[in-house]
Amino acid sequence: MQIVILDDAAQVAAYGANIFAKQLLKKPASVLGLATGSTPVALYQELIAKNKAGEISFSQATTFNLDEYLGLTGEHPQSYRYFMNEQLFNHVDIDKQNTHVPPGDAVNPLVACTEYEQKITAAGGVDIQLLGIGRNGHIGFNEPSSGLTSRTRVKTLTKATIEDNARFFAEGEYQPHLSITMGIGTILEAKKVVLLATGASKADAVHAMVEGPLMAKCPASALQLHKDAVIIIDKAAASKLEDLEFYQHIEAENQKLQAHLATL
Ligand SMILES: N[C@@H]1[C@@H](O)[C@H](O)[C@@H](COP(=O)(O)O)O[C@@H]1O
Repeated sequence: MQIVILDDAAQVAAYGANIFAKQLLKKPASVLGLATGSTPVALYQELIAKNKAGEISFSQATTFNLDEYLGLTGEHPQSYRYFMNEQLFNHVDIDKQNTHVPPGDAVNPLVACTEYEQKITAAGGVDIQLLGIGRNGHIGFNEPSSGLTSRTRVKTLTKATIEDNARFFAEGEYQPHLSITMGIGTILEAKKVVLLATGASKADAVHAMVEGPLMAKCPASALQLHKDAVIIIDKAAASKLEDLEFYQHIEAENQKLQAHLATL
């Protein structure tokens, strides 16, 4: 794991956006794995600005989102399809036909899960996967107890996740308790993963992910198995890490190495 600790959420978004921008420059037809939640919004704003400035293009890109609420159509304002349209797709030069979000309104969700996996494979696999993290360590909607090699499937949300996401729903509005989510095994197959976490409410989950044992109780700990996982966090989210100074030291050395390699 590469652990990048920055001052605040704005720096986290900018650092993450630069990784995605570099990927698009290197491979314009990249397959991007995308995420929802409040954390990636600032990163999407950075990408929109870069696209409007002509620095990057999404015209050849394909995207796959991690998850969707089961029971919501893409027109529902709380659906993740709607979120992605509003937060990114409507503002960049992407062909919406090339954007994929699991279908929350699938007649047969089990078939839809298999088809989603097939589409990812047919696209050549995800080049770079963006992730947030839930307070309970979930990634996508892979809640604690998720199989560490799981594939795209229907998952029941925990009470904690339902409560955390209740802020997006109006009082009395139907809030789904089920989701379709890429599995942990699906996520681990992305060639690179970039996880963002900001704020003190994520500090316990970040600690468990980075320094805890590999365990289904903290699904994000599975990223310890990934050969190219970048964890970008602000100081508040890093506040419970035991080896904080060591990670900062490694990153400083890493920056020096990158600067040297750039001169070769
Ligand atoms: N399914 C999403 C996750 O992909 C996201 O990482 C998490 C954290 O969201 P936030 O960034 O708003 O804390 O929320 C939801 O549960």
